Amino acid sequence: MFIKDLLKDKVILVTGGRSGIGYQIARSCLLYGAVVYITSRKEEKLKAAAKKLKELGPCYAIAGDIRAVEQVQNVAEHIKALSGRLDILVNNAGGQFPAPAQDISPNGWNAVINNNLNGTWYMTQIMAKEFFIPQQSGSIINIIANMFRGFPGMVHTGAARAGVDNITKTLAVEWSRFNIRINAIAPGIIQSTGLEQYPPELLKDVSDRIPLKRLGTTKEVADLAVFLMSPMANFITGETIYIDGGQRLWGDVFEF
Ligand SMILES: CCCCCCCCCCC/C=C/C(=O)SCCNC(=O)CCNC(=O)[C@H](O)C(C)(C)COP(=O)(O)OP(=O)(O)OC[C@H]1O[C@@H](n2cnc3c(N)ncnc32)[C@H](O)[C@@H]1OP(=O)(O)O
Ligand SMILES: NC(=O)C1=CN([C@@H]2O[C@H](COP(=O)(O)OP(=O)(O)OC[C@H]3O[C@@H](n4cnc5c(N)ncnc54)[C@H](OP(=O)(O)O)[C@@H]3O)[C@@H](O)[C@H]2O)C=CC1
Repeated sequence: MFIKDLLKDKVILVTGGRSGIGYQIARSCLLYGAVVYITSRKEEKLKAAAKKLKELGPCYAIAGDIRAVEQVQNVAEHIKALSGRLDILVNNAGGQFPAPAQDISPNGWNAVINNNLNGTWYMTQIMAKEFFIPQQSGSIINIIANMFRGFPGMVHTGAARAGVDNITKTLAVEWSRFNIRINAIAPGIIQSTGLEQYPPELLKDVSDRIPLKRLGTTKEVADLAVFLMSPMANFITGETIYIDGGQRLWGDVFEF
């Protein structure tokens, strides 16, 4: 799709890189010549993913929870010791659960906000301070979600992802002085491991209600991420690109 050495020797961190969209992004980065770090909480699964990815190029696993500042700092220290720099951060780790808004407990709300807003923020600020600001260069890609018309059924993640959307715009301006670009990708419904967490009845016939009549693929999201991190997107910053087959614009995907 792109030229072979598009990301040659770029050092890239993909959070949640052991599965689904994150794994595919890590895979694509390796295929285009990058050195890739993946991080997530479940160490055994993370190591197994890195072992498979290593067949394509240099890939390292560092376990950590994006919600724990000291664990994020530890990820930064490992990358510094091994590579001495970081060029690109992909904030992909995240997750939530479907629930009517009135039923979400304070703990449930906080768990989702911590995972998707606070965790993304800790990662972003720490990697910027450790690498991008001193290097005077960097690119950040935030994987959020389609919350164009709110996120009925998952108000907590809608709020968290809207927060990251706004962080993306704000930092594109504040950190332009450090030559840092920051963009977001808002996937609609993507056929990935993440979807296995949702009850099948919720997803039944969902394709019929998406204008392009299908779910997206992890490869399609990864191609967009590669484009945004590459020199082809050097003049793009503060942007959120929806990749949703038109879902944000038409119809009701889920019923209440
Ligand atoms: C009717 C319309 C519905 C619309 C829904 C559309 C569905 C399809 C849309 C697809 C688009 C998005 C897809 C994806 O994002 S795929 C990626 C999915 N992957 C995940 O979501 C990962 C799994 N999720 C999580 O890890 C968790 O959700 C969470 C982030 C919350 C985990 O955090 P933590 O480990 O800290 O959680 P705890 O177990 O300690 O629980 C903390 C409190 O949260 C409550 N909780 C957790 N899970 C659920 C649940 N499934 N239902 C209700 N409540 C939940 C839990 O009870 C705790 O609160 P309490 O102490 O008060 O009990
Ligand atoms: N698939 C879809 O339709 C859509 C997905 N998204 C978002 O895209 C991203 C990837 O989703 P997808 O690949 O489908 O789902 P997955 O559930 O396969 O991937 C989520 C990844 O994030 C990691 N992760 C979750 N929480 C944490 C944490 N606190 N610290 C570190 N790592 C964490 C998980 O690994 P581990 O368990 O080892 O920590 C896992 O590798 C998520 O943010 C998701 O919400 C958005 C819209 C639609």
